[in-house]
Amino acid sequence: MRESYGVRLARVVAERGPLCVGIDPHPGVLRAWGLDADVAGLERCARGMVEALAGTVAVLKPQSAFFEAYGSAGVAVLERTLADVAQAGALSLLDVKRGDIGSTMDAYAAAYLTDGSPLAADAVTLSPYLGFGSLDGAITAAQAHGRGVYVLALTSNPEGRQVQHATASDGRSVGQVVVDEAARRNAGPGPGDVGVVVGATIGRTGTRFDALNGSILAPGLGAQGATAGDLTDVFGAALPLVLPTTSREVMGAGPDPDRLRDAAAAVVASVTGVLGPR
Ligand SMILES: O=c1ccn([C@@H]2O[C@H](COP(=O)(O)O)[C@@H](O)[C@H]2O)c(=O)[nH]1
Repeated sequence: MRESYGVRLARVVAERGPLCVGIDPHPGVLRAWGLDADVAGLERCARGMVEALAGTVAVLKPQSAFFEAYGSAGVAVLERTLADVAQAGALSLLDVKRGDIGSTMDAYAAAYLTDGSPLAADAVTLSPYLGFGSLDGAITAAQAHGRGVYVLALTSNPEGRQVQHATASDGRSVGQVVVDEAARRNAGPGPGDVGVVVGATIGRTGTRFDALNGSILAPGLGAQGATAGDLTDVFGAALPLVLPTTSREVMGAGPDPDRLRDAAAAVVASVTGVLGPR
């Protein structure tokens, strides 16, 4: 039986450093790589990212939208990209931000979190805005298969504040409620499998992560303006839980594999200086 996601993540981060690199094959990135913005270009770019980085970077995060944009042929490229990541020793985190009523979530869980499914990843991003409890079936499925989930708590985009920084009926922020619900599912020994997404861009919010016992995926470095130095303000004592993620900052160095690896290594060096060794 596969070890838990929390344990597998801790190991690969200890070996390779705390970084997730996003695979976001924007049409502009494809053109910058000298590729056409079509399915063939998508495949060269996405699988080129895996070939260059999956031997050295802890986690690779394909953004589903950029594959879905090409219809079933694009989804087939996503399937092959996920298979490449699995073969190469990195963990895959599929950024697909799903959230629905429980019975439909079960179908999403079958697609993304179940052994044998062509779209299965080591972890996926989920949205809690149909109620955190609507995700419980997916969390159970993930844990049964040694996989994990990242639940959107305080996202990196400025529009997120309207909902996520609002005050819930008990006085906590909505984002804090999400973090606390994740913490409840992670209670117990060992690192939990329920992570949260908290943008590196959001500044000091007073959110408490002390009970979380799970991974914090932190997007926003690079193209969205956050720097490694911002991580201290946002996460304070929770820095050891943080897994920074960046896409365009690294992809902009492609397509040369050495330059991609150098770009990823530079981000690892800058965030390790703040987060400390794992
Ligand atoms: O709060 C969030 C959640 C997810 N994302 C995703 O991460 C990447 C960011 O790409 P960059 O090029 O590093 O800006 C993208 O896929 C987003 O959908 C996020 O940015 N913020």
